[in-house]
Amino acid sequence: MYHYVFLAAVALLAVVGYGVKNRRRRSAKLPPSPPSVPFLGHLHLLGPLLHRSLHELHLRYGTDGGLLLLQLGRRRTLVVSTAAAAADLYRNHDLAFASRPLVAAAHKLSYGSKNITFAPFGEQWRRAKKTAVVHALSPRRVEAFAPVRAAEAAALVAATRRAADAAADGGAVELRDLLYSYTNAVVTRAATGAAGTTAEKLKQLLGNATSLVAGVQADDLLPGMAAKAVRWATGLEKQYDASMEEWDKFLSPIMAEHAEKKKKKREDIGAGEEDFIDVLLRLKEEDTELTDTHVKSRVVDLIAAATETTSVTLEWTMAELAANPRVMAKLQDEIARAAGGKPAITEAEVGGMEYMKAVVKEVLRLHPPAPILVPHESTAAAAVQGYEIPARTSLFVNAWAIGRDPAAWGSPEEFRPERFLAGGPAVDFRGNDYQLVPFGAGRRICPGISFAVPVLEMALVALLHHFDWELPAGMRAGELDMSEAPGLTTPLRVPLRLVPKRKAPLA
Ligand code: HEM
Repeated sequence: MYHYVFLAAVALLAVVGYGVKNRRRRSAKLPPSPPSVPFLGHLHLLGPLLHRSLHELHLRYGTDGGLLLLQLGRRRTLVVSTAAAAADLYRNHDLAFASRPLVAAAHKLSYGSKNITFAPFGEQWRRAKKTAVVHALSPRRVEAFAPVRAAEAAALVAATRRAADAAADGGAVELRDLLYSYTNAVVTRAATGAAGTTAEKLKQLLGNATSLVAGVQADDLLPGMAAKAVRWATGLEKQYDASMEEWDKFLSPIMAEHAEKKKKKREDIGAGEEDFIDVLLRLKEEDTELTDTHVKSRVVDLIAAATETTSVTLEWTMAELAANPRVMAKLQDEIARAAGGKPAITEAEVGGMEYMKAVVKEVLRLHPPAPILVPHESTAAAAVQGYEIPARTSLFVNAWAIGRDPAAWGSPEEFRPERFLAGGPAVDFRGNDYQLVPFGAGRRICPGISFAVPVLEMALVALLHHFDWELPAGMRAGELDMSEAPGLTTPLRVPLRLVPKRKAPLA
């Protein structure tokens, strides 16, 4: 009972505070905004697929300048929905918007924001990101993981064959688990050196963390102490602690093994053999401010940021290919030409496949796995597209809506990889072309692009080189369910089932 009285008092304060803030806001030229209600602001206007709700609100209220200002509980939030607005934001105001809003769940589950993804903008984030870019995810290290990718792509093909042989339903195989196991194996081998045995445990750990971070949080609605009281009363704080204990149990023996290995081998570990933990432990020796907690936090960060984004993208790619047999045939043709009858294709050959690269771009345009990126927060006032945006405003960049912006893309809803080959200036997703931002852009851009791309490409090429893919019996291409499920990443709502047919000479 006490909690309810306390909550009601806090809610009242929040409403009064909100009204005062609203009155103050009216003097500046703010972006358009739908009508709001007290306390919730615009939260009640959002459905489970946030990127779609935000797109609908943009079409209804925010087409002028591509910006919308929402009040999501306590958080004033700027939504960017067009390529032109994204260009202004990233070119002129990236620094102002380079921080992250503090969300208790994310803070707690990242060992106090000691990772890269949830760290506020500042020296600690800068150093952590530099370490990732220069050491853990450098081109040299990505190159050194090539044998891991090749071995795991071969394992994916073998697992697909086994699944097809065991399948009853006309040979239809559910791809989701196969693809997750593949990306999980590549990422954990790169991060921890552990081969293959951790997939189930990690899936469970990541699943727990995701369910705790997703959705509206108490601190979206209530100020610090009141939000904490709600988390405590609802048992959430305990769940955070339990989740962190589980992560610790998982990571501590792996860390201890690495420290032992390091002691034995000292300087003998070559760059090719170093996983992310080796790299971070080596850097820890040189940097007294780096603790074991930092190392754990960053390893979890890299694994969490890499695994589901990559496997969700692979599932969407297979779905779009199955729904577009013309594109599937054209891509298989390119792969067959590059293979020249050989059973295995090298990464160098994969790297030269232009149509395949266009397919991946087209998938990421239509299905960015993190459709509104990761929320940013501004640390200074900024004038974006002629509107005044106060400091401490959260930011959602709707990469999903930007990929469908009719001012930037012809026939935006059509799956047509050729749009990336059509002779004009090449559009890429590395942060310079603001109409295609599945990895973000600017200071907070994903540091894992060069790691993710060959992981995606190797699996895709292997699956299309070794199998022809058919829809389950009786289904036509137009009947595939392409709807999305909500979450931190946005997978297909219904897991994709396809029939893999072994290609004769290679099987
Ligand atoms: C298809 C695969 C991937 C996609 C689509 C993707 C997308 C993203 C997006 C949208 C962000 C947020 C950008 C922003 O805040 O503006 C991000 C951040 C991040 N990603 Fe990725 N990512 C992928 C793979 C990876 C991989 C493989 C790694 C590491 C091995 C990685 C590590 C990170 C990290 C550490 C951040 C935080 C960066 C920061 O806050 O400064 N990601 N990624």
